Amino acid sequence: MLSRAPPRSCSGGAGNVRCRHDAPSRRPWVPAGGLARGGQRAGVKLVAARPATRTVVVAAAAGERRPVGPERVAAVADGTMLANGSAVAGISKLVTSTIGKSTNILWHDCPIGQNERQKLLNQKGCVVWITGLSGSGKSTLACALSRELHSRGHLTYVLDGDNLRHGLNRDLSFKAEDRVENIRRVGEVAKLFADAGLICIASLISPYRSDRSACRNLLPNSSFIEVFLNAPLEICEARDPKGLYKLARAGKIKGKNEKPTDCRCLLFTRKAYQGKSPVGFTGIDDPYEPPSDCEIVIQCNIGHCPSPKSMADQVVSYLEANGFLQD
Ligand SMILES: Nc1ncnc2c1ncn2[C@@H]1O[C@H](COP(=O)(O)OS(=O)(=O)O)[C@@H](OP(=O)(O)O)[C@H]1O
Ligand SMILES: Nc1ncnc2c1ncn2[C@@H]1O[C@H](COP(=O)(O)OP(=O)(O)O)[C@@H](O)[C@H]1O
Repeated sequence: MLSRAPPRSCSGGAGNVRCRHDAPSRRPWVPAGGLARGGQRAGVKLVAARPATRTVVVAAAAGERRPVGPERVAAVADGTMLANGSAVAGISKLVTSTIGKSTNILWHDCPIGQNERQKLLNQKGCVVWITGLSGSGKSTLACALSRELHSRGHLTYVLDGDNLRHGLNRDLSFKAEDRVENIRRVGEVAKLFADAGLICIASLISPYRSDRSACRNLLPNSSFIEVFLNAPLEICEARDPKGLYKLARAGKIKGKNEKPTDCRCLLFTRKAYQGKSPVGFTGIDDPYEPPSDCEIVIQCNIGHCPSPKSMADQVVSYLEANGFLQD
């Protein structure tokens, strides 16, 4: 199967997407057979390479919020680009890419893809990304939503920040750069689950807008559904189910990078304490940037907070209305 340029080789937001590759560009990049697959790819165009820098603009999708995905573009070694994964006659050598620290890597494709899996599951793969302060009810909503969808015959999987820090992200602390990496990894995992056809429910504080936006940009338009659990700090702090707000107010989280005061609560690895960046507690002495344009806001006020079931119903209604609960 022909190698295709994977999305991680690309950078840039809506519009042009730049990809690097190792092969010299001797010929102009040309679209072959158009980019449309079943007419769905209209608006995507290939544009010329810049051989001098070997930086190649792969594709531009008008009006899209994310980089153009690998399914749309295939590259061959002499600098000819073609679409739909089909090769130009006589050109057989494949381009390898450098992605991050990986050199000489190719994208391998399988005949059973997201469409086939979605048909099997009778749903559309997507990511429901729940963001909010600690104690706002993210995990509660994630579980209620998962239960509700499961009872309707839909396959879901919950990625919970706390839980992932027990395994995949156990090497990360709560200093800013580790939170960024935490969200990046979960975004990538969520993308895989959505590609698998599942309704992936990610529940993390995810305090920085730019990180959530980067996760959104990993997914096709509209299949990243950001849910802001807008519970004010007063409510979260009053709940304080893990006693972390109390610790934070007592100054026992910030500046305790070197020596943990309470390892049972803080889930920090010993290594993380050797980091230089300060660790604060979100909402107290670490920032939380609320979404400005998310799909769903669940409002929780003092004296009135919707029940977990009604929060879940709000999300289910959105999924239903937007066609995610059928293929
Ligand atoms: N310093 C600090 N700041 C915020 N949260 C902290 C901290 N230390 C530990 N915890 C606990 O870790 C849970 C948040 O993990 P996340 O992976 O969702 O955080 S983040 O998105 O990387 O900011 C969070 O869980 P939830 O309460 O479920 O949100 C906390 O219980
Ligand atoms: N809608 C709700 N109404 C009342 N209490 C809630 C609601 N959602 C969550 N809670 C309670 O708030 C606390 C924090 O909820 P949790 O789901 O653990 O939040 P988070 O995952 O955001 O830290 C828990 O004790 C939970 O029972």
